[in-house]
Amino acid sequence: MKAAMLRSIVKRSSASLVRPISSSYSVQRGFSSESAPERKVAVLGAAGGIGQPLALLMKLNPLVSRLALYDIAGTPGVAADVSHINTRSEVAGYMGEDQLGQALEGSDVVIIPAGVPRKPGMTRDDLFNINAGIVKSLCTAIAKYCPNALVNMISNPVNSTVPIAAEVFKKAGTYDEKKLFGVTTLDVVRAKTFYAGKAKVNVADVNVPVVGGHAGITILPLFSQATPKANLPDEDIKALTKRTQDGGTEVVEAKAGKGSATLSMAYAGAIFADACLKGLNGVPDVVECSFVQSTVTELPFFASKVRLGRNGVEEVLGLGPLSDFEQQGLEALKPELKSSIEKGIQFANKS
Ligand SMILES: NC(=O)C1=CN([C@@H]2O[C@H](COP(=O)(O)OP(=O)(O)OC[C@H]3O[C@@H](n4cnc5c(N)ncnc54)[C@H](O)[C@@H]3O)[C@@H](O)[C@H]2O)C=CC1
Ligand SMILES: O=C([O-])CC(=O)C(=O)O
Repeated sequence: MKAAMLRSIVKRSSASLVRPISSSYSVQRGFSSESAPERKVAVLGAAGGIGQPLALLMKLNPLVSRLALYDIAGTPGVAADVSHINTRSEVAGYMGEDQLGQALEGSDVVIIPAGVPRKPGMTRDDLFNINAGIVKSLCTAIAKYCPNALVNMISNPVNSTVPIAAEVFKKAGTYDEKKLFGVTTLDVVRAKTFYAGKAKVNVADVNVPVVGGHAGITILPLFSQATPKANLPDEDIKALTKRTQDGGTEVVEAKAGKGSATLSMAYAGAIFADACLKGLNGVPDVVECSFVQSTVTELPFFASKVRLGRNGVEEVLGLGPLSDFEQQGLEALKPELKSSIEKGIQFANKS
């Protein structure tokens, strides 16, 4: 696919949630925009199924000036490949733990898609035993080498890996709740796609908040707030909700043992990182859903709409009016989400 085409795809789809840039470093100026601030983005797990297409999409983002691609193996090839693309950022590959510090140093945004994916029959929580340790060690390095970076956590189970990251940062004395994000953008991407299909509206015009967490019933799309309004019957809303909640499993089953969503996740990760960069650069009204430290419910972490700014989270937005069906979904998800959060906190503090 031509770079220009991909660029326009990223630009168009983020436009529905994020106000188009009109400031001096507008993306309209393209890659050589010299007035855009210098921004370093690091991808940890960059040689993986998500990491590779995400590296490509971040290379196409004109807000990035340096792109650091880190993995335990395979990054020299990915970095060499991506570096030939004639866009703004300089690309460097880093491989193995002794190069992790260099990869992280000076980063404004760190995106973490490191860890194992699901196979059919597994839940995201089944990944905990392996991924919790990976996330813990990567976050320990982040606390040391780039404590001010915004962290975009993709590794599953997000409902636990975000609390793990928070505990690691607290222990290191670097925790800033405004800078830690669980990436739930793929749930929003799916909700928009499925809603547009059912409501027969233009997908580019659709907005749907998705709140809660990122696993099964903890994923709660708020179709009552979807725009454009479509007045779908209750059974359609139920089916759309279930499909959004099971979206990850749908892909895991279709891939039949070859992993989980990678391409749609890379797209979603690129949208969310772009929103973080826009916020850092002072673009107003950048709003995305994300799993963050929250007081929206009694749970310490919760996904909802978040306004992004120069320091990361500027404001965690409330849930807005919920339908009875959504209110029931909200109450039903709390015990599972609570226990996943506690599992993460306990892990980080015991080891
Ligand atoms: N938040 C979300 O919506 C989604 C999250 N995911 C999660 O993202 C994670 C990655 O998925 P895939 O890319 O498909 O897996 P993958 O197995 O294709 O790639 C993972 C990469 O992480 C690397 N890695 C392992 N340990 C590492 C370490 N200590 N430091 C740096 N890199 C390390 C591996 O070498 C590999 O290249 C999984 O946990 C998956 O469940 C997947 C889709 C959506
Ligand atoms: O389902 C999985 O394991 C990967 C994931 O989080 C998603 O696709 O939403």
